[in-house]
Amino acid sequence: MRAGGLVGEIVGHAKSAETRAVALTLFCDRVTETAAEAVQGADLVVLCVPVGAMEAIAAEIAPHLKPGAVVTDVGSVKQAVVDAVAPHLPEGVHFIPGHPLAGTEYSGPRSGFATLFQNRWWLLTPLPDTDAVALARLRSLLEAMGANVDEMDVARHDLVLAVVSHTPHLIAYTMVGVADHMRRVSAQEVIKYSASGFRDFTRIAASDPTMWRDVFLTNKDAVLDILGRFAEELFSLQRAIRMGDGEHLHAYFTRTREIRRGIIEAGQDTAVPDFGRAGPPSKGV
Ligand SMILES: NC(=O)c1ccc[n+]([C@@H]2O[C@H](COP(=O)([O-])OP(=O)(O)OC[C@H]3O[C@@H](n4cnc5c(N)ncnc54)[C@H](O)[C@@H]3O)[C@@H](O)[C@H]2O)c1
Ligand SMILES: O=C(O)C(=O)C[C@]1(C(=O)O)C=C[C@@H](O)C=C1
Repeated sequence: MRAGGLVGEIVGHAKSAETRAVALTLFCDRVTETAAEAVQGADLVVLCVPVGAMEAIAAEIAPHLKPGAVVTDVGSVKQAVVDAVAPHLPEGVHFIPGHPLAGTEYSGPRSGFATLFQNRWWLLTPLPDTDAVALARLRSLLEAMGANVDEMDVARHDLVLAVVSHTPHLIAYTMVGVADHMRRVSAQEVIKYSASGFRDFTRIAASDPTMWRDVFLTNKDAVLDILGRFAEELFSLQRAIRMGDGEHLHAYFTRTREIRRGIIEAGQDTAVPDFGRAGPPSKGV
């Protein structure tokens, strides 16, 4: 917002004085010691705390919100945030839950950068009574930041994110945990020979423990549903390996490769390598 000159004054609040000091040097015009002070007179309030901290913040800011203000959030789970925040907000304040599908394994004020949201999805999960004008204003601000905005039902969001983000994170955490427990493979070897697949897992598994604890505690049903399905698929592959069923494995991997190719063709992966004019290697590379 700062880089694009999209808003007037940016007022920030964070729990720690150190974070506030850094935010002031990087992107805030002003910081305040309490969240209540930060929201006074604000047209737009963006809640950027772990999902489990949303309720306390909502309760604190509620009496200080300006009538007509828009309150949104960036939490990775939406039903839990709606349940935590909506009951506290006064009549005349517009609550529009949101979730940018952009981020890294790093956290803290130094981890943000101006291009973070460019060409990334930003999902909004408006409620049945969400004001259309407030929604349109928020949408155009996010689009001006370079995001692609889509609207989605709250429950659908939580199920979709359990598939495309939450369960994959749990699997990465688990795989790194497995390597850690493998006494036969020394820690040194794991670090030294980390092939790129495992290296990507370790990056994901370095994500913030508080944030991810809250994601799993609050999107419990959807994650357990997807984990159940994951276990069934895993057992089918385990059985194919045990039985030497190469046909099953080949057919399975052919299907998953088509899914990846579909993602690339739809332009949904910005990290695709540029193979140059020769095009991608055709086979087996
Ligand atoms: N990191 C990502 O990849 C990513 C992407 C999309 C959405 N999100 C969501 O964004 C939110 C913030 O994540 P982040 O990565 O920006 O984390 P962050 O650690 O950079 O920022 C979180 C902030 O919340 C504050 N905080 C923590 N506990 C608090 C409490 N109990 N009361 C008041 N303040 C508290 C911290 O001081 C910190 O300033 C989370 O809800 C997360 O699910 C994160
Ligand atoms: O690349 C990463 O570090 C991320 O995992 C970011 C990621 C994701 O799953 O895509 C993580 C959680 C968020 O809610 C949104 C984005």
